[in-house]
Amino acid sequence: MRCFAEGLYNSRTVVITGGATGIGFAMARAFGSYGAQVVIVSRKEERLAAAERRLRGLGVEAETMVCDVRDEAQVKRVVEQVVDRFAAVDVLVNNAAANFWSPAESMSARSFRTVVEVDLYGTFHCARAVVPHMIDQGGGCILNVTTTDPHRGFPGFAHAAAAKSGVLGLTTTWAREWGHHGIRVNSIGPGPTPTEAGLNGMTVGRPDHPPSFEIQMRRTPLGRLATPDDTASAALFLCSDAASFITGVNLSVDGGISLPVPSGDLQSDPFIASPRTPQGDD
Ligand SMILES: CCCCCCCCC/C=C/C(=O)SCCNC(=O)CCNC(=O)[C@H](O)C(C)(C)COP(=O)(O)OP(=O)(O)OC[C@H]1O[C@@H](n2cnc3c(N)ncnc32)[C@H](O)[C@@H]1OP(=O)(O)O
Ligand SMILES: NC(=O)C1=CN([C@@H]2O[C@H](COP(=O)(O)OP(=O)(O)OC[C@H]3O[C@@H](n4cnc5c(N)ncnc54)[C@H](OP(=O)(O)O)[C@@H]3O)[C@@H](O)[C@H]2O)C=CC1
Repeated sequence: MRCFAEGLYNSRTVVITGGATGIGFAMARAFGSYGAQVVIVSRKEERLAAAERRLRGLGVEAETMVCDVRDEAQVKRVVEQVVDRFAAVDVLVNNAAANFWSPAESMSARSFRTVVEVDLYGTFHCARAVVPHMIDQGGGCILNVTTTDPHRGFPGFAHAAAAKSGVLGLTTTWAREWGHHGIRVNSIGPGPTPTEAGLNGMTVGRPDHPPSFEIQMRRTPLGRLATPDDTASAALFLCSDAASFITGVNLSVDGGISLPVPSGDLQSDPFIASPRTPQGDD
């Protein structure tokens, strides 16, 4: 589906963390297909190389850089390289994340820290490194990837819920702090999306009522799951000039799954009931 003007992102440099797989890859392909110079960064060189090949095969101008977003010094180096090479960073998409199911009462501090460091600190490091350049160039756009309605509570995902809620706090605060520099900061909240990582996050290790994407689909008013392209299309809009007066929002791309549910349905919702007891004890 080509909903936007051809060349919408011509001459724009778009940096996407975690852009070699899943939703990040769909965003890289989408921005690139509308003319952006795309730079994808993540830890695993082999994933980056495969993604670069695929993107170039589609005619996208893609570059890759190895970087662990938890490491502030690495992030700074990568941003300097991007600015040296392309003169500007017009759009930063903070998409890299870690997640796995883990009941709160047995979650180790290290597990909690791992997810918070990737999702929350990673977002902080990348924005912190990019923003001085955006200020110098007179503006830019930051898009943080959160999740649909992170304040709602996600049993089994306390680390990700804390991290993504923190990212929402960064989004609104940065929107206020950097607006007068012409920098817009928004976030986007995908609904359950059957990427490989999404499937693992939903299912691996859960002994009780395996929460399937099918359940999520049934609970979604629009009757299907999110696709990576759904989120990519919303990202194209939010980072474009069509959204030039939009800052500080979290746009859910979830087919309505985060809408309040009637109280009678609460016990059968695996994201509301406890993951250990299907009937829920809360
Ligand atoms: C609001 C949002 C709601 C979300 C609710 C919906 C969820 C489903 C939708 C999915 C949303 C997504 O975010 S999908 C995006 C997810 N993508 C990814 O996770 C891909 C990247 N993943 C990774 O890099 C790895 O899996 C990850 C572990 C996270 C990072 O690896 P590291 O090498 O840095 O860390 P490790 O040293 O291996 O592990 C650190 C600690 O974490 C524990 N740990 C690691 N994997 C574990 C696992 N599968 N199950 C239990 N525990 C695990 C280890 O035991 C360690 O604790 P100790 O034993 O105490 O030392
Ligand atoms: N799928 C879903 O159902 C949902 C997803 N989301 C969010 O959407 C985004 C994309 O998720 P999805 O595409 O499903 O998952 P993926 O696992 O495919 O994407 C995560 C990416 O992050 C990269 N990454 C992980 N850790 C680091 C790190 N320390 N430094 C740099 N890069 C890192 C990974 O690459 P590498 O291993 O090479 O580092 C990977 O490419 C995430 O922010 C996720 O939280 C939100 C709600 C639902």
